[in-house]
Amino acid sequence: MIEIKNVHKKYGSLVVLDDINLTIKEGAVTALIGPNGAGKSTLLGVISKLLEADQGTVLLDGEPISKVKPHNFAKAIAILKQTNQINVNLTVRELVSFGRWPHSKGNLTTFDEQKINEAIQFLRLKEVEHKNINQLSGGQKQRAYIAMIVAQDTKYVLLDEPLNNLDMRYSVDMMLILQDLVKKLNKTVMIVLHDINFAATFSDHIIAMKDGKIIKEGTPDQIMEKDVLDYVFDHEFCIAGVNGKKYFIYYQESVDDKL
Ligand SMILES: Nc1ncnc2c1ncn2[C@@H]1O[C@H](COP(=O)(O)OP(=O)(O)OP(=O)(O)O)[C@@H](O)[C@H]1O
Repeated sequence: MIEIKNVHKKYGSLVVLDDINLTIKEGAVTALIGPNGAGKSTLLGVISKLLEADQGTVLLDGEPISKVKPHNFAKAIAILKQTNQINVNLTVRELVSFGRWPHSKGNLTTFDEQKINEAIQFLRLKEVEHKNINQLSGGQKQRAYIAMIVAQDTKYVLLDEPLNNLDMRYSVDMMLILQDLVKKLNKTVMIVLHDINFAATFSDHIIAMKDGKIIKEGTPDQIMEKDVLDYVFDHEFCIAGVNGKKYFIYYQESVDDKL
């Protein structure tokens, strides 16, 4: 279990995380939503030990993460940030093999190879496994990086904006794969999403952040409320229901409406 207790973080005088208290829902896809600068990436950074909180603790199965040994931590929590995705001259299979590093330390066993194969299959990359990742489409490349994380075989998978640069079809595909990670491989997924309708459609739980605070968390139905979204995004939302689910629709008042 991951518990976040009284976490604060500042950059200079800017408060970026303001008394965050949270228990990550196990066996679920949790979406973190909120405007630019709300603190979403910083929160993922603190949970994954890429960043240190100024105050407060993150507990992994009851133990402060600062005390968890790096090799144990890397077997429990994996994070994929946009900035991880530098252009490297590797085949898909070589990239995915890196995910086994915390387990294999570079000496891949038969079991590691099996996990690499499973990750490649799971992300549907078999036909491109020997291709250089720079020759892949954006969507395939994104899947290759996620396959690396899947090969790491951690219980917790944290993803910072994995739908960036993906078209609608690849985005839906990616979200279905993340749902499968939960359903078929028993993972817990936490994902920063900018598209609220994707969060509403594909996540089990949504956390809405603004100005370093958690404004509200709950089911998509509880978060897709006009008053919640209007406040979080400082924008007038229009919420519509389709097949029993709530979605938001972009709309802009015309000048005539205002007169
Ligand atoms: N290394 C840093 N130094 C100073 N300020 C930073 C640093 N990293 C982030 N910030 C600031 O902290 C705030 C929160 O940033 P963060 O990236 O966590 O927000 P976010 O919700 O993920 O935003 P976005 O949706 O734009 O990715 C922003 O105001 C950002 O400018």
